[in-house]
Amino acid sequence: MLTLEGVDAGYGRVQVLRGLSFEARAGEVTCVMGRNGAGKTTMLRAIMGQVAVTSGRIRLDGAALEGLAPHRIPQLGIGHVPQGRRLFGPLTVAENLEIGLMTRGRGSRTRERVLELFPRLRERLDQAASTLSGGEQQMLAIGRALCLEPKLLLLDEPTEGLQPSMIALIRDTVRRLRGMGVAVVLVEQRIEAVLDLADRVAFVETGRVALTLPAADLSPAAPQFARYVGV
Ligand SMILES: Nc1ncnc2c1ncn2[C@@H]1O[C@H](COP(=O)(O)OP(=O)(O)OP(=O)(O)O)[C@@H](O)[C@H]1O
Repeated sequence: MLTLEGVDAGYGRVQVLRGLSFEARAGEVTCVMGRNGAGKTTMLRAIMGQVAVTSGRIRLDGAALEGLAPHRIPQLGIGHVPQGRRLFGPLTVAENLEIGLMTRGRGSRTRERVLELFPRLRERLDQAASTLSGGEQQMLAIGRALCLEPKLLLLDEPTEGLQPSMIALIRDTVRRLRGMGVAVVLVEQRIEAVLDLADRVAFVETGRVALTLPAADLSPAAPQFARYVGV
């Protein structure tokens, strides 16, 4: 599905990713963990073509992503829910979803499925995105990504700062997408969430994946959490 091999990437002269290799598989949740500044967000941004990849290969079902214009990448069926959500604040809920639908040429059936998943959005279709609560904004950011009918979904700490009911809803959504065969990449720092959701866990350290393990091999007290996450 998705593979990164020996990827170097960064911001101008600041190299962040250093020979990073990573794999995400269809129908699996791969959690990405690591200390602050390890390069987790930058890895997602490299996949999305938002940072300069200076070396290495990024492949989606064998097709090269590195070097593509950033607007081409969502069109291939890659949804990205960045930290901070990046919604179009002055636009309504309906308009934000429309942008997702147009990007990949999807129509009302897809929209309907997204609104079934998040009924709260249906009640607020005409409301400006900037006036939604934090949890509703996160639903909209995920809903917009799902309007692409993605085969790969990248989620950057999607439950940060949200209340328990919203966290449960987002986790249910992740499980449902996995069940539909979507490859989910989830940057997540909470061990309990990772053990609950992950099929595999990739630990990022100073710009590379230092270790990938099946989640079944980890327990809350596993030494890898202390070593790579510092908890
Ligand atoms: N726009 C930028 N310009 C220069 N350096 C940046 C930029 N964005 C991030 N960095 C640097 O890249 C490094 C990796 O940042 P990144 O956001 O990928 O880390 P992270 O693992 O996601 O951390 P966190 O857990 O804190 O979100 C950091 O040292 C950061 O300061």
